[in-house]
Amino acid sequence: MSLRRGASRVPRGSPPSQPGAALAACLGAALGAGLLGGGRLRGGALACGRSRAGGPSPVPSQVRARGMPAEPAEKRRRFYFGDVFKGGKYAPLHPELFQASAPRAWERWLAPGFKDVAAAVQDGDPLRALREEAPGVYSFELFTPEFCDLLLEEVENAQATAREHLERPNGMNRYGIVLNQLGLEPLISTLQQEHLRPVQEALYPGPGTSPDDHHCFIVRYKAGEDVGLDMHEDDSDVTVNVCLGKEFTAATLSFCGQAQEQNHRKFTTTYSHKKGRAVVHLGTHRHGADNIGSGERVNFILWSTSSGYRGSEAYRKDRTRSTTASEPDKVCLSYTHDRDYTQHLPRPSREEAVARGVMLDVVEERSAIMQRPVHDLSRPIEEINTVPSVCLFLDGLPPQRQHGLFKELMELASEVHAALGRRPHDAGPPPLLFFVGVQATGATPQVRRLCGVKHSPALALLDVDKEAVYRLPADREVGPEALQEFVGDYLKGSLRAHKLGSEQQEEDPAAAPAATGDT
Ligand SMILES: O=C(O)CCC(=O)C(=O)O
Ligand SMILES: [Fe+2]
Repeated sequence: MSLRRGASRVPRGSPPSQPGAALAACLGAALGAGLLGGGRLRGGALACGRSRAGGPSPVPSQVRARGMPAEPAEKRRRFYFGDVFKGGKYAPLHPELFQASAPRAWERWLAPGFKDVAAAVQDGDPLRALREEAPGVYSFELFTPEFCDLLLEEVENAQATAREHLERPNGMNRYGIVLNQLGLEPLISTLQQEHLRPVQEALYPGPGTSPDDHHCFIVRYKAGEDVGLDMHEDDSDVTVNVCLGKEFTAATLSFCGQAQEQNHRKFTTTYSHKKGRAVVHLGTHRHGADNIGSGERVNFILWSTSSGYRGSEAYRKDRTRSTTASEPDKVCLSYTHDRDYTQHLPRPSREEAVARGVMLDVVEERSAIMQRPVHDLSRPIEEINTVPSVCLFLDGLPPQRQHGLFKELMELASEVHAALGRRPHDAGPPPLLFFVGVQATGATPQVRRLCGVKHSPALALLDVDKEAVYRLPADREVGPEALQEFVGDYLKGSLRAHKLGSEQQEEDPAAAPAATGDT
């Protein structure tokens, strides 16, 4: 039985603690390196890096309040990089690509097979003309070989003559360009609205419905540059990926499951790219590019987004990555995104990682968080759901008392990790985690409820996987000896387990009540 039922899990998306709260600031400053800001919660999925490499993400359009001063339409786009062609900084090789916003312009460039797809979609029977590669992954002919060559030539011309104006497409791929930035946004918008929209609406109601923005770019793989792409999900609602050429071996695309499903790290299929053929999938579908054998592969990628879907509850749910107890398939592991990667596969060298688009800043930040002996309970790391966790509740106590107990916990945690053989650069979580709650905010009240403790200070050990909680009796004073003994007894197996969520009974009527805010 899976023990990770929704109700008993600690949400990763819990709100952060109140900024500027005096105690948090004071403890954070006193005890170094941002402990209290450290329980990083990445909202939902970690998507394949957004737009400008290393730069800030554009503000999603739905975040902009109504009534703000009107902006030019293009600036309201989610992914806006400017337009090098319109800015007079690019002389096109094939000007027809830049004048192609009329609906009929695409007719000569769409593969004959796409007519069958459009007809099947219109008949309400899309699967008649599509190939289902795996659940949720479909392929179909989209571009003629002539269009693939035309676009390839334009991209190569742009890279040769306007390189300095063009940015990398996302935080992972280093060698492509953003077609919208080059000046092809009108061409792509027509393709999206006139031709692809009915297909994605038929295949993916919800995420595929009413696409109203896009990020369209080129990716390129060859020896000495990017050779493949680490497993990831896209910051799109629907992705259309078309191979433009050139000659290459291997360089396949492997798919696993949907981020929000328990099986998201189970392999489903490997797709072999074919020039002009599109493979289409949801942004939440975990996928990665397998290393190229020889030659060069260039692909056209269209990330469509729908502000209606992004504003919905379904979007938030779909973007919450599921944790799973089942053994992952190795091909589905992501060095960028999976904390447990090195428990299953050897750590790649820096060069290997870079050549597969690994976001090393993400990996380093995660590893730094893991090095902290004690984590913030108001913003817990997601491992609180999978690793037994000592939780010390200090909310409502005077700052001096909090300081003292927190320091004791830090010392104990460091000692325990050293005794358990944890080395400074181990990437995975230690076998026992330590958390402190200094304010009744964020996830702290929920963890209190799971632990069944109401007083402060209180000490408990939560094991979500086993649906168990261990508690220091409420009449026992929390101090250095109690901390040591409690953790020691747990490690010896001599503590009595209670059911997760059960309340601590009658042990200490005199215990001080904790600060409230936990209802
Ligand atoms: O190389 C490919 O075919 C996939 C690229 C990709 O997944 C991406 O750029 O997000
Ligand atoms: Fe992708």
